[in-house]
Amino acid sequence: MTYQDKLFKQITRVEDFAFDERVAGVFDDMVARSVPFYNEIQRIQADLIMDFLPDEAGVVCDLGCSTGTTLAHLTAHPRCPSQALFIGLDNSAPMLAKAQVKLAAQAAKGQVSLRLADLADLTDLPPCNVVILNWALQFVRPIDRQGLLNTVYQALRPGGLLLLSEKILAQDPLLNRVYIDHYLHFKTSQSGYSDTENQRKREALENVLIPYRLDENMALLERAGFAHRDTYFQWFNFVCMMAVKR
Ligand SMILES: Nc1ncnc2c1ncn2[C@@H]1O[C@H](C[S@+](CC[C@H]([NH3+])C(=O)[O-])CC(=O)[O-])[C@@H](O)[C@H]1O
Ligand SMILES: O=C(O)C(=O)Cc1ccccc1
Repeated sequence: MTYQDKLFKQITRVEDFAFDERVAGVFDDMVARSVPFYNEIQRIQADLIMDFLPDEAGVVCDLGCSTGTTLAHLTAHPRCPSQALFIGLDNSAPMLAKAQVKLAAQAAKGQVSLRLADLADLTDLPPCNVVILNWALQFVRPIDRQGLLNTVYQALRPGGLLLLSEKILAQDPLLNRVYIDHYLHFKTSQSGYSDTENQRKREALENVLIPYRLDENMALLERAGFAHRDTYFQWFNFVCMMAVKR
């Protein structure tokens, strides 16, 4: 098997992980090999999102859109309304450059727009029907997370959907170790990463990816105002949550 993501094979000095040119160049391979059931979750979400889009101009905002994979799934969905608009936000120019290539046709016809923005001080989300935060809130400084979710809540129309997918800490310290061990086993046995690569990436992510517990994420959603909140997918320390605005 030839893998694109060899970043942590090659480096010798571990630095803080960043979504830079090097990462953007291998990201689609990296994320599919590093997030368990990544592709399955994309499919589940696309079906779910279509239930929350009106036939006329619905709006979907993907926060931390990376290289546009989720937006590509949505615009290709057989039930995607022709008038729906898709907005991708990310603070990494290299990642958005990849998204621009991937979504060039959709952008050309005005279906997709991509915007460089920092989720940590996002104040101007347009009114929308769906907001997606897939594996992105965990990279936002904890002090800024409630403000972001409050902004999301205010932007959502009544009946609007938020999909929040996060790596989490287990409530129980012993089970947290079990989750981490199974995740590392997943990365070596299923994804072809070596123990050295996993250790180096873990060090690089240490101050960058800050996971909350599930109850802490749910409390953020409750404080933001979401009356309807639940999980719809979990694999050890990877959880998908949904919340609907009344
Ligand atoms: N403060 C910030 N402001 C804006 N963007 C940010 C910030 N911090 C991180 N990002 C962006 O959030 C994304 C996180 S990746 C999301 C995967 C995608 N959702 C997917 O479903 O394929 C998840 C992962 O790599 O595990 C990257 O594109 C960062 O540039
Ligand atoms: O948590 C980890 O160890 C990961 O590898 C998650 C991840 C996936 C893709 C980019 C950055 C972190």
